[in-house]
Amino acid sequence: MNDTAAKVVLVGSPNVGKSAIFNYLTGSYVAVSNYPGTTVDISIGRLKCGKKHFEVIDTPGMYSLIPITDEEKVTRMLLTTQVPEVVVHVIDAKNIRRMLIMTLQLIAAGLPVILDLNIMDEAQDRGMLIDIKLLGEVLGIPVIATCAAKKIGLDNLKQAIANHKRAIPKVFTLQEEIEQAVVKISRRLTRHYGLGKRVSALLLLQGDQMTLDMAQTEEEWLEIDAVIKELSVKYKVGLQAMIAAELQVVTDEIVLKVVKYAKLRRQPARTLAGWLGKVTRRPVTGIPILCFVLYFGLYQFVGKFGAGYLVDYINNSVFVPLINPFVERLARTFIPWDWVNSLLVGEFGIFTMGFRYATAIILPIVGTFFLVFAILEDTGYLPRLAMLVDAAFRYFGLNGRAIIPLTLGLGCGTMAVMVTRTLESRRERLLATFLLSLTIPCSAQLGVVLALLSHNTAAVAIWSMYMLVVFISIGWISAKLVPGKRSAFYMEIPPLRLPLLSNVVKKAYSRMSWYFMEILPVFIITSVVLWVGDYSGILNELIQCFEPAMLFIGLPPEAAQTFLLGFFRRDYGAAGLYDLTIAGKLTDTQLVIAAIAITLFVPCIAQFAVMAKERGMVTAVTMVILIVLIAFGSAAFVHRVLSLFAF
Ligand SMILES: Nc1nc2c(ncn2[C@@H]2O[C@H](COP(=O)(O)OP(=O)(O)OP(=O)(O)O)[C@@H](O)[C@H]2O)c(=O)[nH]1
Ligand SMILES: [Mg+2]
Repeated sequence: MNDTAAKVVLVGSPNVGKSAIFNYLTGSYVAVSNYPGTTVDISIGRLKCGKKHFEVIDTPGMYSLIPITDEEKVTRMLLTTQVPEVVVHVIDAKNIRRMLIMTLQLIAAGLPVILDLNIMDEAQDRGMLIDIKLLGEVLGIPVIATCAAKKIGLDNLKQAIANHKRAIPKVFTLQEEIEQAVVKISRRLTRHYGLGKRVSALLLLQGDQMTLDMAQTEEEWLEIDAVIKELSVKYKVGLQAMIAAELQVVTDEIVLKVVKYAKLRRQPARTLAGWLGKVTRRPVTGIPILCFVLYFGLYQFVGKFGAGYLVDYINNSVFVPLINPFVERLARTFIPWDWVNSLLVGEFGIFTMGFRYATAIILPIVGTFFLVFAILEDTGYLPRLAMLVDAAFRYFGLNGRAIIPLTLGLGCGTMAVMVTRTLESRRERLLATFLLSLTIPCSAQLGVVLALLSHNTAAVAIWSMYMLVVFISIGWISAKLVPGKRSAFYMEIPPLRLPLLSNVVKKAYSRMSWYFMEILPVFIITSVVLWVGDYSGILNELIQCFEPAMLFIGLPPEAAQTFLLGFFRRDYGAAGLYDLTIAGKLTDTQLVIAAIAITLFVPCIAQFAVMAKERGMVTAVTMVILIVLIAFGSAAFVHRVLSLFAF
């Protein structure tokens, strides 16, 4: 990326359409979903306006300049360390009263702000009439109205970015006493805070940790601290709440000037969405709806259609009888060396095993999952699910927000561990990462397990009940063992929306190709490693070492290979399990045991790497050791119990 290109940073609260706008401006695709916290890291793209080149940066949403979660810190750091040419503050127009506060903060910070009133369609549906021109004059910055979902107004935004010129920022003053304290503090600030001195002083008064850390190294810190303390004793509600209320007063005055309301007739579509929105989050109706979604979305579509029908067709009717023999013939005709042949098309061949596992077994399952998940994300169901489970999640030391990484884990654990950044405390991120790595099967595992067990309803019931019990008990025990309290549940509930087909397809496709590009090299390397192991005899010895463990949990010795593979990638292990069953090597009881063990078994290498990066190596390794013990312990336990009942 060109470092000298002018930077355009898109900032704003979560779920206001920043990523949708980023995609339009740059022509690339980053995920757009109807829940707060979709973007957890920055994305960079290019924009060309006439002769000007820009580097556009999409950021994780943040509610205010004071970050709470890790992903909010990412945006704050970006604003203070980069020197943006333009900062586009994207807000949800219907929530202008709440969101304009941050616009004032950004202006006061001396940043070159353009205000984008997005989601104008919903504001208009509610009868809001916003005087854009007047708002621009009051704020002293360019204001643009857009509807990113329908691509309306985005070219105006492009023009505004291209023509933007820095102006002297307007100052919106607060109450006398606060202003005096701000002056006293900012006079004593000598370090480079990245934001203007006035805003830094205000942030200090509000207890912002990032500014505090720096201010404590100031020579006159004691004097600064005295000013803060002197002011805070005056306000019983606390300085932070006081300043927030003050900022709200200023914003309210502006909103009163620029927003008028038209009289509305009630719209039937809105009433239906409102009703559905309510019934999904009440336990009496919400739990049956959740069961309905899980049954049709996961069991029928991913399990039966994706992992059953599609895999069966692509693997057993296309790859095994047609493509594999063709490639084998090709290899044998043109490549005279036996060892190369076996490396490419042998039992562990790069093509016959690695490529086939990735394309014929894993991709259809992961693809169907991503499709269902994209639809769910775009409707706005997930935040409602978060509300529904919030009360139950308190027993696991989590709040309802954790449902988003946990359900995403049903797609890919690696992605999900990154999304735990949206959780507030270190403790919650730790607990969610552990539950994710232990109990949540990724879509590849889930699909294979459902497809293999689906002919026997009792087997599906035993497996799912067991997983639920492990989730609940391990969740409960870990919450007891890890000290700390759960944070309060706060999540904005967006309106239910009809998913846009183009976004659903693009998102599912982009995740599928990301996934495929990630797994293919690992699958190929795994095939090579296995081939070397097989050729040198090491694999056999390793498998032999693993065999007693297999017998201990009641599985045939051949299963050792599947578990070894699962170590490289969960999905590789799952695909191995599929192959074993097709070959008729497992009885129903053994299938249940294998399904339990492989679901609980260690996270794949990619997920482990993200765990180590996000939570630290020591934590990641400790988790893996615990997971291996629990997985084998569980499998052995189920083996003993099932043999008692002669299942
Ligand atoms: N009705 C309507 N929906 C919109 C508009 N712009 C975006 N959306 C929808 O709003 C939701 C959020 O969009 P995103 O682009 O993911 O929002 P974001 O600001 O990047 O959100 P985070 O990544 O969570 O911070 C998606 O469901 C979009 O389809 C709009 O102008 N009108
Ligand atoms: Mg986003």
